[in-house]
Amino acid sequence: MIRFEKVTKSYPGTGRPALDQVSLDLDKGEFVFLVGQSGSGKSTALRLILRETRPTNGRVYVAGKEINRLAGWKVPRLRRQIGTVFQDFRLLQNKTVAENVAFAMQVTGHTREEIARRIPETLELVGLDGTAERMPDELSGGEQQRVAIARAFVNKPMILIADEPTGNLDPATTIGIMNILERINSTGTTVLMATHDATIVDQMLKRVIELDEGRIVRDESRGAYDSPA
Ligand SMILES: Nc1ncnc2c1ncn2[C@@H]1O[C@H](COP(=O)(O)OP(=O)(O)OP(=O)(O)O)[C@@H](O)[C@H]1O
Repeated sequence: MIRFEKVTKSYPGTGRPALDQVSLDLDKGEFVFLVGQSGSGKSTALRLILRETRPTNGRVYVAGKEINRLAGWKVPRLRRQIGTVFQDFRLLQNKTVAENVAFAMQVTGHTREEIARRIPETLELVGLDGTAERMPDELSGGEQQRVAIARAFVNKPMILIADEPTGNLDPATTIGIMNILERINSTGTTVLMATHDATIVDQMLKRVIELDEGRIVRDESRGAYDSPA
C-alpha cells in the first residue's frame, strides 16, 4: 500500500537530510507506529506520502503508483484516498460537528443523500452520536479529535495517517481514540501513526518502525516503544 525505495529528503539550506535512504513497505490493512525522537523525520515521511513535499532521491509509491510522477491534477485524488488526523484537530470552528464531517464529503462530490446517510453512521462509529449539531468549542479535546477522525474516515480512505493524534489528550481519552483507530483499521484501512506515546505503543503491540536522524533503526512486528535492551 505504501512503499519507500531509498528515499532521501534534504530540505534546502539544512545539513543532514531529514530522511536518509529510507526503504519500507506497508501492506494493505496494517497498523504501524512510526516512532523516534523529535526531528528524526516522522512528519517528513508522512508529508511525502501525501505529496506535500517531494523526495530529493528515491521513490515513494502509494497504492502502486509512484506519487512523485503523478500529474499535479491527480494529487487531489490521491489525497482523497488518504485520511489525515493531527495533534491539533484542525476543525472548522464556525461549523457544527455534522458540517465539519459533511465538508469532507462535499468536496469529494457526494450527493446530499449519501452525506445524510453516512454522517450519522460515521459519528456513531467514533462514539459521537447525539453531537451532530454541536460546535467544536463546545466539545472536549477528545471529542474534537473524534470529529477529526470522523472527517478523516467518512470517505472510507485506503490509508489513515495520524500525526501525534493523542499528543494533546489525557491517558483515558487516548485509550478511546486508539480504540477508534483500531476499529477503523479493522475495516481494512491501513493506519500509519507517528507518536511519542510509549504507553500506547507498548499496550497495542503493533508493528513499530523507529527513525533516528532520518534512518530506520528498527522495524519490528508487535514491537514496543523502546528498543529491546
Ligand atoms: N520545511 C522544512 N524546512 C527545513 N527543514 C525542515 C522542514 N521540515 C522539517 N525539517 C527538518 O527535518 C528534520 C526532520 O523533521 P520532522 O518534522 O520530519 O521530524 P519529526 O520526527 O516529525 O519531529 P517531531 O517529533 O518533532 O514532529 C528536522 O531536522 C527538521 O528541522
